[in-house]
Amino acid sequence: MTTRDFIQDRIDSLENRDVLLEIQNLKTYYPVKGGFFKRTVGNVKAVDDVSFTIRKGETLGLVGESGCGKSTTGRTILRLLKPTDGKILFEGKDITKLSGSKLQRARRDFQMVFQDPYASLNPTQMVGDIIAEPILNYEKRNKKELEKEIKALLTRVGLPESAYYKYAHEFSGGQRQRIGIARALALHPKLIVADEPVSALDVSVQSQVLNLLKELQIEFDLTYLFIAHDLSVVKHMSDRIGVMYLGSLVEVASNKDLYREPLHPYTQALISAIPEPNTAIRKERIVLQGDVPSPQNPPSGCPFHTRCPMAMDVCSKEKPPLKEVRPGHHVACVLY
Ligand SMILES: Nc1ncnc2c1ncn2[C@@H]1O[C@H](COP(=O)(O)OP(=O)(O)OP(=O)(O)O)[C@@H](O)[C@H]1O
Repeated sequence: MTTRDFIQDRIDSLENRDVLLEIQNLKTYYPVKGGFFKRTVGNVKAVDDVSFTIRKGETLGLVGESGCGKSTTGRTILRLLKPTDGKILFEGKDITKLSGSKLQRARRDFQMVFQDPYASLNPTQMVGDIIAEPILNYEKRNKKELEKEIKALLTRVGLPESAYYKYAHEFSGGQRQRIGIARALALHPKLIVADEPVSALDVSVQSQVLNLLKELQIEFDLTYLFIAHDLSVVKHMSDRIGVMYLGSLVEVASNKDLYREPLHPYTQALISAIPEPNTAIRKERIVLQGDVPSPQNPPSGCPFHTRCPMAMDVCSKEKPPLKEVRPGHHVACVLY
């Protein structure tokens, strides 16, 4: 089977699968406190009306510049943050307002892989105990059986069984991320939010960790929300990609369509900035003017209009909705 056939096969099989996660009009605002009484004087609109779905077994990449709201989206979906508004449906069930033991039960199915594996691993615990912790939060287990299971998990992520008895500081960055992945897998979750999982690693080990995540996805039928600012990393990993700008999704398309024919001027600018080794197809680089506005005081209308090379009068008046302009290709721009 050629790579192209493999990709087409994957697209066809994913299209027939159920939706695992549906996000409807999600908003997450951080209150800004000020004055002597520390009252709320404003909000950072980190996620401002975002909607998307992810099918079982699929990887949705979320890309955009630093501060556009990617991590806040991921953390809100995992209910590590409380959404300000909107809905999160997991396997059709509304988990937006779950709390206490109901939220704890639901959380079993979704896990996070963090950017900085070292900061997320307890330095005083043995690796075996770090991985056992999420399991023991949910189940009483026989110690010997659990140890066997964790050693099998360590081997599966490419670490020796002896890693069980060591501490996080004894490992390299790539190995620590493998420990973080083993911990995320320990409860056999359905959804993994991977937030910049390789951006702290040396380039030489990035692709090993990315390939491991891909293999594990097929083996354990995992669904990924894959967050990154690096477009080539997202391209390598994702079936579909969502492009975020200032708290909003401006374009969502299949991997192939997004890179072959980006529609939103912001996506076009991002893609034009990717270094292209093949000079024959080098595209003209679109340079954006000015800085990203503050999410505390976003511009009216289209959030991108202040930097858009194609902005028109109407763009400052109305925020264009994300709409499907070609099969499976959604864009929020008045040009379409
Ligand atoms: N705890 C917080 N309190 C107030 N503002 C916050 C908080 N966390 C994030 N923000 C702000 O919310 C906005 C979105 O941040 P977020 O981390 O979600 O973006 P991001 O796209 O993941 O960026 P990065 O890649 O740098 O992590 C930014 O303006 C950020 O400064």
